[in-house]
Amino acid sequence: MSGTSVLRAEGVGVRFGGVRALDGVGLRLAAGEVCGLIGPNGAGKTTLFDVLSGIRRPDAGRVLLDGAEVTRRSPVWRARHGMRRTFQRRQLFGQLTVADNLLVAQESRRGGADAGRAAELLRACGLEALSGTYAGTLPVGQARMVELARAAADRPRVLLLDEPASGMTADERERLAAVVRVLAADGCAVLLVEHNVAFVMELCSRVVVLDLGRVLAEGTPAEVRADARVREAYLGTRDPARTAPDAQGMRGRA
Ligand SMILES: Nc1ncnc2c1ncn2[C@@H]1O[C@H](COP(=O)(O)OP(=O)(O)OP(=O)(O)O)[C@@H](O)[C@H]1O
Repeated sequence: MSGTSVLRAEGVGVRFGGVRALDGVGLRLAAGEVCGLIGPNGAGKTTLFDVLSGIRRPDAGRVLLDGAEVTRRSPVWRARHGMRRTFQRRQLFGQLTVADNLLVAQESRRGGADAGRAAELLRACGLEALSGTYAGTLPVGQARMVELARAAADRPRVLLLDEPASGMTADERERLAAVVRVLAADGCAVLLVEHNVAFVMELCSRVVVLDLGRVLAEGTPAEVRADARVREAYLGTRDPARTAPDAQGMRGRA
């Protein structure tokens, strides 16, 4: 890939005592691309997200944003420079309305509130009718959609999404994919951890597979699907294109 990566990790290593959660991991993310990050439970996906977003400082390697090293920069600094992240565990302001969740996010970041952008995102995410609803009362799929809208509220340049489709219905997943495509078409670089492999293969133009803290494979969905090591380590003998397993079905190798 060329040197135009908006986000790059090089030789990233993280240890937890005797466990090598990440070992020499490299990753490049270009503006406007949607890249999937998959792998069995414990592969290191969340740890890599923590390193990329600045929550965890790696023991080895570095992270670059727009070609400049940011390894020691805080999550807040990275957020100010256009990086957003959602978490596996939902993190909404439950006592604020859906619309206020977006406006607060905009105000706390660059540029201040932008009601037009917020309304546009709520519409795209199918949340228009819920804009006055308290976020804490929403079912999981809609709450995840609000998190996406909030993360995208001030036009981030890099979006790290941690299991965004978990708990969503098929219709919600379809809408989620459509919104992610629009954000990418606007130039946002999207990295997506997701256990629903069929969803990843459909949405992403490139997929990185982690296993035991290392990059096991990387390529187009077709290349990754055909990779014998990936099938053995993660996909088992089932063909994800045909079986379209649900999120639960993709967890782990057991
Ligand atoms: N805070 C921690 N302390 C000790 N070990 C940890 C810690 N966080 C992660 N690990 C270990 O590091 C490895 C990678 O974990 P990580 O959560 O990054 O994997 P993952 O791919 O995100 O898994 P999952 O799909 O279950 O979310 C695992 O062996 C895990 O047990």
